[in-house]
Amino acid sequence: MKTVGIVLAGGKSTRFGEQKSLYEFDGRKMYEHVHDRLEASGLCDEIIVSTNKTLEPHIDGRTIVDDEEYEDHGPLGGIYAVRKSFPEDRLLVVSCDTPFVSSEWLKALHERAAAEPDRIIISAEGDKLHPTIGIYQGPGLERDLEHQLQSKRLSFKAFFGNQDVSVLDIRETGEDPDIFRNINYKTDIE
Ligand SMILES: Nc1nc2c(ncn2[C@@H]2O[C@H](COP(=O)(O)OP(=O)(O)OP(=O)(O)O)[C@@H](O)[C@H]2O)c(=O)[nH]1
Repeated sequence: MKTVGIVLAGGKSTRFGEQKSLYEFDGRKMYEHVHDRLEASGLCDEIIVSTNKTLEPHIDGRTIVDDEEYEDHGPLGGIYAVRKSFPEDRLLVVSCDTPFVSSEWLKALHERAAAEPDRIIISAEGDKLHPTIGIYQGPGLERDLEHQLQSKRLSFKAFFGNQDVSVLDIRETGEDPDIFRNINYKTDIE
């Protein structure tokens, strides 16, 4: 089974005020930072940037999947778009707005996913879930995502209601929770 890295880089960036996936800091665009992290982990056979028609022309030199079938359906729509091309594989998902995630953490998720191949594995810090740093896998995933998107209940919470999900809590490891830092507003960059 292959592991396919996914950089989630679509959406509206309403809170950020401009397309955050294209926002540059420390010399790299946000989606590039996450792409680099996935590459550095050494876990991915392929890495795909999941984005939309508007952003696609601004993403350089990467394999891109466009979420046109369920555009603006949020991160679940972005994962579904890639699942259609990789129906059998393990999808290692990281959103472009969590650019500090570490290789060690990605490896820990991957290890858990290998031990529990029919379950979705997501990150957490105590009660706070980070579903856009996780592994999506299992035989029913494509079908279940499509049902969820059709139902228009687009939150991860609603989706997880019908799924077998395992949570990897950073508090039970030696990792620093700062690796989950999430950029939603311009002030988060500071
Ligand atoms: N491919 C794809 N990615 C998405 C979509 N919506 C959100 N994302 C990505 O999923 C991650 C989490 O997105 P959010 O911060 O919840 O949503 P957002 O639209 O980016 O921002 P807000 O409008 O401020 O909520 C980010 O990395 C987004 O780039 C979508 O419809 N398609």
